[in-house]
Amino acid sequence: MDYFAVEGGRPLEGRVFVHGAKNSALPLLAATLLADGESVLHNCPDLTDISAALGILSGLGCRVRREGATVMVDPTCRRGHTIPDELMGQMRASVLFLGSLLARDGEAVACWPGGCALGARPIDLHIRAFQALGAQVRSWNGRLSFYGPRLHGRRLALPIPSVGATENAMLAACGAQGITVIDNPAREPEIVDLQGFLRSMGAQVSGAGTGEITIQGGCRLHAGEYTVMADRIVAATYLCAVAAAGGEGELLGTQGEDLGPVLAALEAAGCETGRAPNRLWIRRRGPLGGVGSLCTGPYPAFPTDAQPLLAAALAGGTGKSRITETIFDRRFRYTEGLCAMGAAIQVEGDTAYILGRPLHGAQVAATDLRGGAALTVAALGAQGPSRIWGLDHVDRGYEGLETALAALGGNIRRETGP
Ligand SMILES: CC(=O)N[C@H]1[C@@H](OP(=O)(O)OP(=O)(O)OC[C@H]2O[C@@H](n3ccc(=O)[nH]c3=O)[C@H](O)[C@@H]2O)O[C@H](CO)[C@@H](O)[C@@H]1O
Ligand SMILES: C=C(OP(=O)(O)O)C(=O)O
Repeated sequence: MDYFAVEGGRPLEGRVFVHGAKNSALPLLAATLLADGESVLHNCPDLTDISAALGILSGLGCRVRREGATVMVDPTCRRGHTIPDELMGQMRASVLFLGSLLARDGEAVACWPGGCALGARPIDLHIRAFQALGAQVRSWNGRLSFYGPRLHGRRLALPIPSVGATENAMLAACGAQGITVIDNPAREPEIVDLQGFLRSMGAQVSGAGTGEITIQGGCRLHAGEYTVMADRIVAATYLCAVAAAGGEGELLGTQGEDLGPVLAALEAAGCETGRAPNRLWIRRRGPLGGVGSLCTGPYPAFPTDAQPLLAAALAGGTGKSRITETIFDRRFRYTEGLCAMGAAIQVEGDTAYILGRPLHGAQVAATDLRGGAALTVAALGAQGPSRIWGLDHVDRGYEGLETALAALGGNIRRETGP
């Protein structure tokens, strides 16, 4: 089993490239099923979640190739519409292949999706969207089957702006005759990326990033070519690492246009940040303070995925912070690991009260993706050696996190232990 060996407590200085976004690449890979011909995705990160997505596509008979950060998918010879349980259970975004299969073949079968254990993660809104477009749903023995050979467009209102349900509704609507309008969709930048890729395939989609998305479905889609956006949560991870350890870091491949609330919080805590085209930097020379009160929420509010990262930096600072998590009901599990490093964090319901104080190194284990990254961020700011276990979680969403943090000046290595 691998772990990160981190020797923390000294300032960072360095420069790092921010790879493509997992949460954009995954829906885009699902969308490749809609094309006639080979689609090309640039800046596609090499992550275990992406391998699982490519495994789903290969299992469905698609021709899949990778050349560096470019992935090509040709679904011409695809066959079947069942997603293997093992791949379905590996990640949350496997659910997105259902929307594409339904649009393309009018049929899809799978078990329930996996993903980070952040609390209840139902897919009722996905199912309701498919039903509204005319699909029949059957559930038996932990499996779900969808049948909708003649989907038809209509107006759908999401009670909450679910990212995955919005993406699935967009994908399924591409195969539905007529116009689908999604009211109250998620407005995350990854939704705008999905719209961009679908348009490159000839789909008529508009409104992503606003309160209403319109899809004119039923047209044949050709192969598309698109560059996946930079990963804003990976960028937030690097920024928080510098905030935790102090020093100065430069991020390339992004200018943080999607990171407003994260940058604002880091500045409130005493960091300086700056942007230039395709470049973002952060500097912390003095102590890291607190942020007062902060609340996660759907975009454009503070992203839940960056919540553990910011908390990890603040825990080793000198100020008081109160962070309320509004998206997932069990997203503070990582705080146990921070407390093992000496953090003073009290979790009461949906709120974590953080009293910043110096942290010390410890042996800790990741319980989920961002939780694992958060422990690594804290370890860089903590005095002495740490070991972070549970890297299978981290590898789902970071391409060589240890290499990137070492490029930023961190003393971190991946080692193999018993
Ligand atoms: C692969 C991917 O892109 N994952 C991201 C996506 O997850 P995901 O798409 O799962 O997140 P959602 O936006 O759907 O979930 C938001 C909230 O809606 C609830 N809900 C969702 C669907 C549903 O059918 N019923 C329901 O009640 C969830 O339990 C949660 O409380 O958006 C989350 C919120 O920004 C991020 O943390 C995840 O990193
Ligand atoms: C929660 C996350 O991923 P997933 O939805 O795939 O579990 C994440 O990217 O932080």
